[in-house]
Amino acid sequence: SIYQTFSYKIYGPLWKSTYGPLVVVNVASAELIEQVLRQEGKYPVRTDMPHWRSYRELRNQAHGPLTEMGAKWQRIRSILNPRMLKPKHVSSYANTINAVVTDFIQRVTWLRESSGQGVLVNDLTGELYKFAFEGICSVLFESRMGCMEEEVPEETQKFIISVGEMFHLSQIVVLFPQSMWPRLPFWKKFVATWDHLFKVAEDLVLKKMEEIHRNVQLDRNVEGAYLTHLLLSDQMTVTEILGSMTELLLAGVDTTSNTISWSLYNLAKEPEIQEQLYQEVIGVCPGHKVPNSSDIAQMPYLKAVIRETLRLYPVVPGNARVTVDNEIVVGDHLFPKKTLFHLCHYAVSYDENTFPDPHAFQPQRWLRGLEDKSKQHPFGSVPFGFGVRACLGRRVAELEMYLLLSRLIKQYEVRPDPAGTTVKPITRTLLCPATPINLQFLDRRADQATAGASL
Ligand code: HEM
Repeated sequence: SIYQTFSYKIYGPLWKSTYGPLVVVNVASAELIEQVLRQEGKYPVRTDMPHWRSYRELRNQAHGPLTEMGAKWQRIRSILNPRMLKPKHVSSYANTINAVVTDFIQRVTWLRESSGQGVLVNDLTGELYKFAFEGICSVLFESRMGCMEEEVPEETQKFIISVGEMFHLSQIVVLFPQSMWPRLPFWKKFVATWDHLFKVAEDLVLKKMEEIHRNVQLDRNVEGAYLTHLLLSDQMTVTEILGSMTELLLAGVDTTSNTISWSLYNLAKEPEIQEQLYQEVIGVCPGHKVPNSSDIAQMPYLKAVIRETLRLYPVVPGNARVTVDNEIVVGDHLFPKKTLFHLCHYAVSYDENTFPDPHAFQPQRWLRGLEDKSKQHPFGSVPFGFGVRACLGRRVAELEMYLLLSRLIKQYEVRPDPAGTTVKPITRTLLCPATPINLQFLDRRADQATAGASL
């Protein structure tokens, strides 16, 4: 990401570079990014992901929405989209997610007591990772994984480690030509991490199938989780469902958890913004009321906080598009088919012409009715991507982030690490905190109780 900004300053908004065997055209202005994206065809492709696809071919597994291409990709999306993106379906997940949020808040209480001298939560990103995994599993499988327990189950812990290793090895594998992969010392490890990811998803799918089978035999109602719907609707084979579930799990954990970490990190540094958010939340949900989707709809500031977090820390800092079989014009240049474009979203998000005072955390940029907003280029910050290939989990991710953040801020005042550590972002495929984020969580109710007692 720093490389994006640096190169942009030297070469201007369009330059070529190489990454291993790949030639990449970097695009680093909102106007040019818009130009590339507006010319995308019916079946847009990010990259052909040969390393991820190779694994699936090796093991006879199905491709999911991340790795599939062409008409087959569109078919998968048309089956997966409705229950992931339609507001009516998404809002029905609020109760399920709220149950996980309740457990996370309890876990924060336990972490403060057990290892944080009563206030500190160490490695918040690691904790939020468990929350995001539990959250997405509860939506997809209507199963609880035990990540909010004091001891996280071994299989789950191994899944978490495998995702990290797979992303790490992916970056290395693609530096070599495909013909060399089977002979690379870390190829075996790469395959093993994927085996584990597929196995975790497979166990969950098989468990659900047995449950449905039992319920059908007992003549019980079997409506329910996302997976139940897919299994019952008969539009995909079990292997296809498994391919998609694995990719949804993979896409749905690091992204959400990193974004929540950054939003809390910034709120801790900006007490006034935090106070404004707190006032909005207690205004809409006073007392013990737990927010649902329609309450969230009345919290524009909460949404703006997440939106601004995604501008400053776009978890997907650079996205890609390959022109499949068409030439395209970008700026003054005509590019042949099969050109690989790298869209430098991170660099563009800090463009001061689009976002004045770009390094400042200013949620108000995203509030409606502000004059400033009309100046913002719609492609200045596109954290969930664009068009028919855009993020499949966007609405679910947003719901998870809104529910967790609003309820955490309602209960706790968040303050920076007393050790005063500054945390920088680093790109590990995704944009992650380079060092652990530790924050203080001050219980607002305890404060009120003490204030009451001292009167
Ligand atoms: C803060 C959270 C998230 C962010 C910022 C994010 C961002 C993105 C971005 C930028 C893309 C590429 C879009 C494009 O190429 O135009 C993407 C794709 C995708 N995301 Fe997300 N994502 C998030 C959460 C999730 C969650 C929770 C899930 C799963 C439930 C998910 C599933 C996917 C899938 C399956 C794709 C591939 C779609 C396709 O190629 O058709 N994402 N996401």
